[in-house]
Amino acid sequence: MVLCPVIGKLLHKRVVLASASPRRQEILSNAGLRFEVVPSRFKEKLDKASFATPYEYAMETAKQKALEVATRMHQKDLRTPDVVIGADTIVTVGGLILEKPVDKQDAYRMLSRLSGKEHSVFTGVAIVHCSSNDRQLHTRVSEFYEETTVKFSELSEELLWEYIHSGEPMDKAGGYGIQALGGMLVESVHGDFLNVVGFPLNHFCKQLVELYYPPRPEDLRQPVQHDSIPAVDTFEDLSDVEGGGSEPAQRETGSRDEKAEVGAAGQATAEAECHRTRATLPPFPTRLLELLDGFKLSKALLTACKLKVFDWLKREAPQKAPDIASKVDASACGTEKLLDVCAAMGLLEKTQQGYSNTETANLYLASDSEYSLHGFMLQNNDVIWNLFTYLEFAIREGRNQHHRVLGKKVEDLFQDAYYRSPETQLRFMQAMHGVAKLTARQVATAFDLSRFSSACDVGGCTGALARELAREYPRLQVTVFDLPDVVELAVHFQPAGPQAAQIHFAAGDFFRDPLPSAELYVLCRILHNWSDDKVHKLLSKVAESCKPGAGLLLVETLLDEEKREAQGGLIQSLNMLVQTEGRQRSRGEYQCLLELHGFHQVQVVHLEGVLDAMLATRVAP
Ligand SMILES: Cc1cn([C@@H]2O[C@H](COP(=O)(O)OP(=O)(O)OP(=O)(O)O)[C@@H](O)[C@H]2O)c(=O)[nH]c1=O
Repeated sequence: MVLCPVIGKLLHKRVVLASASPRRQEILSNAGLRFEVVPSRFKEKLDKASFATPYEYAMETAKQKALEVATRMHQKDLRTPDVVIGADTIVTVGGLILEKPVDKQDAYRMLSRLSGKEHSVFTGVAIVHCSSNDRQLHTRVSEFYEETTVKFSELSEELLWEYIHSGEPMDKAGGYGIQALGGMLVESVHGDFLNVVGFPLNHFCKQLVELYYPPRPEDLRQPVQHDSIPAVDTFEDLSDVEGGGSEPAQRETGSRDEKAEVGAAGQATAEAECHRTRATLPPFPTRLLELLDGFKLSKALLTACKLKVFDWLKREAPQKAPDIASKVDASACGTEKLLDVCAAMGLLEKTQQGYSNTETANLYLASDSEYSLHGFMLQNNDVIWNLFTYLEFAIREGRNQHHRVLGKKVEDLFQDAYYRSPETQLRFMQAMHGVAKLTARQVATAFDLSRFSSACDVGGCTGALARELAREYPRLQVTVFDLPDVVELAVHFQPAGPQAAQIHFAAGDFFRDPLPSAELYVLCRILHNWSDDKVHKLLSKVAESCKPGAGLLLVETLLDEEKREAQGGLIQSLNMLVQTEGRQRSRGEYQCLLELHGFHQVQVVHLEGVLDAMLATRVAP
């Protein structure tokens, strides 16, 4: 539902939010705006000293974020958006500008500065209208800012560190999130709350009114007192029955004072116009159609990986479609279409000279890159994709679908499905290796594990996490415990290095064989594969192997208790259904499981991306 009619002005336009902030996305989609999200690559490094005021800095940063996205999209043929929205939130205290903390110490410095004091939160917003003429991009920028003052209570050291360890401060200006745990630190707020969260929605609507309903001379003469966005209206088609055009006013925005006057008059015009417009059109289902197309985009990405397009382009670029087609042994017309979609998805750059990899493709999609996800892509293409084609059966039957894909009974998930041949096993291990490498550093550093001198990574596969643990804790000896076939192949994944002496592999089945002894057990993305019975079996084995004081590091994607919000976890839950015997669980469910098996003092840290890490201590039985 669209309460603010001026939002309707944007419904039929291609609107892009140039922001990775999930809060901004939520605020704007809750307001009924339909938009694509293209995070800006503009580095927030403007010289703060060169701005007379903090809000000028925030507005300029917002503008640069939006312009970077507009330019990038325009360069990618036919992708010029109509409107790009950029925003930047900063916190100011005692003349200092605070942005997102770079690490926990930085968060500590910021929050201790804010403790017991009042500070300002400024969000600068830029609305960039784009058009293209003779392949030239033309932009018109309208910008504004909003200020809110926030007062913090006195924060004790203990509360401060507990808050920092929750992980919440790290992606937030000033190191806090008023909308979540950080709300507990706040004594009072003066001004727009959503401005603190990251987007001043009210001011944004007023700005749109100024842009889309330029005042007529007679309106300017009427005294208009109230200071609100236009009256409530639902799904009104704001097509311009009586002139005015659907394009925004063709004037640059003036000073703040000028804008305020014109804005009030503009609102009156808007209300008048709302009463004049009568035709109704439901909002265009952009998001729905994007969801529908999602599987086609995934398949295009997976096919390009399978054909090793990104490997060829990493070796030599730019290259034209027919050259790549001959290298990947495919038709020129098909290859060109695939490459164009990859460019539209932001995986390739397309210029007159041909196609080249983007940084993302070089980093993650080429098979020889250090953090390559190529193996994971192949596992998705060759295995998971097929399983998902039977999603309907999985839902009806409540079980995985390997038997349908393989045409035979699958008793043992790993031996009969993933490890049924050396090729399928290697592909699975490569996939797990890529994913584990990507997240291993975060897992290894989520908690201070320095009190342990030995660890056992149960189901640790290629040893990617073991390696990071060894790097982080030089006196830690890590045993990777996995099936004999896995241990045999794992040696191929071991780079030489000083950590090699700290890592050992032990072969066995964690459901049947004794676990190697250790002070810390690690179960990283293991439990979600298994039914409740098997989870109990494994946890009781781990508990039996532990002395009091031993630790258990559990890493999973946690669902929220209501199973409503954690989209990554919910998709993973579906994934577990079609692929495994297990499911995702919530923090509460894991806490109960851990306590049932004698593990207490459970600490939880949310890691970047979708994973959560839990550390619990074994108490005396
Ligand atoms: C004070 C406060 C800030 N934030 C978030 O802090 C980020 C600011 O950083 P930014 O540079 O403006 O944005 P970003 O997250 O880097 O995204 P981008 O727009 O891509 O630069 C935004 O996320 C905001 O929500 C909250 O979620 N709650 C709060 O109480």
